[in-house]
Amino acid sequence: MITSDVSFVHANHLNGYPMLRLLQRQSRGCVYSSVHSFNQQEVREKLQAFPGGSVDLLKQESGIAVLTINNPSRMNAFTGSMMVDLEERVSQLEGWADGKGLIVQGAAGTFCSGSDLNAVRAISNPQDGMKMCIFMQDALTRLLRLPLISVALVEGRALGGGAELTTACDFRLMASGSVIQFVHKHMGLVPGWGGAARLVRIVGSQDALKLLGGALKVDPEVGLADWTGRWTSGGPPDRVIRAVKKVVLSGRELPLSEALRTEKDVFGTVWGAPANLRALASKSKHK
Ligand SMILES: CCCC(=O)SCCNC(=O)CCNC(=O)[C@H](O)C(C)(C)COP(=O)(O)OP(=O)(O)OC[C@H]1O[C@@H](n2cnc3c(N)ncnc32)[C@H](O)[C@@H]1OP(=O)(O)O
Repeated sequence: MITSDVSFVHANHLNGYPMLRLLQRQSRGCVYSSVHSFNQQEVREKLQAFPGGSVDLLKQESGIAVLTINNPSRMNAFTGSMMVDLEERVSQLEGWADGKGLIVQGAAGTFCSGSDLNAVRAISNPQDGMKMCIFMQDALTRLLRLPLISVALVEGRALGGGAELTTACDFRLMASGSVIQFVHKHMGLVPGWGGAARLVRIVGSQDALKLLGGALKVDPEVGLADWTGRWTSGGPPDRVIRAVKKVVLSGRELPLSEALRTEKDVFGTVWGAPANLRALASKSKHK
């Protein structure tokens, strides 16, 4: 049986893990592996049987990485090998100590048209579908938990799994004329890559019902798309950005008392640290 990864957090807490360490641990490695009988390697091999396209990662010196969904001849649909690529790129980002931001985009002027329907057809039995679903839930949960501030840059269409991918980022920026649409209903499906759970947390259950039940095109008024402000240029050092992400993540995923403890622990890592001391020194009026 598949249960929420939240139960994983609580089970470990009962065993006495400090929360900060737990969140750090949780943001690396497979979300399902220790609790569920999910063999990631076996699924990876199955998915590799559906090749085509790539997911490319460019880590820049600025600390901002760009992740590109690249399969233009199929409107950037996810083939099986691209799902494996995605998981590998997320692992690389988990190990990137100097990062502070991530832009997720599609190649050639469109975002992503979801699962490759050729692969979907070939694995349309429930067992294989569930395995693919767990694999993608794991990869996208870990993407959302990266200690980087992430933005889905949506140009053109983000459909089905492509719409789900946008919810695995902290923010969504939509170019004019672009579309985010959970078209699953038209395919006789519901989201399976964690997109429903994340959507409810972003827009609330009523708007999530409208977007999923009506397969509506996202109206910017609904609050799924955002304007991200100035976080990419200048601003505080990587370490502070990563700390910001950590307190927001704990606020979102942990019960209040545990989130407060995590916030205190993270606060302890930035208080009196070089960036804090530099900022204090620059406030000459308050010496
Ligand atoms: C849990 C995940 C669930 C899912 O993601 S289910 C998949 C949900 N996605 C969809 O249903 C989108 C299916 N595609 C479409 O509706 C249309 O192709 C789309 C994206 C609106 C674009 O329409 P048009 O601009 O008219 O272009 P087109 O249809 O000729 O497409 C250009 C080429 O791209 C291909 N393509 C687009 N989306 C694809 C997909 N998801 N899987 C496989 N191939 C796909 C399409 O077949 C066409 O290829 P070709 O030129 O005929 O060889």
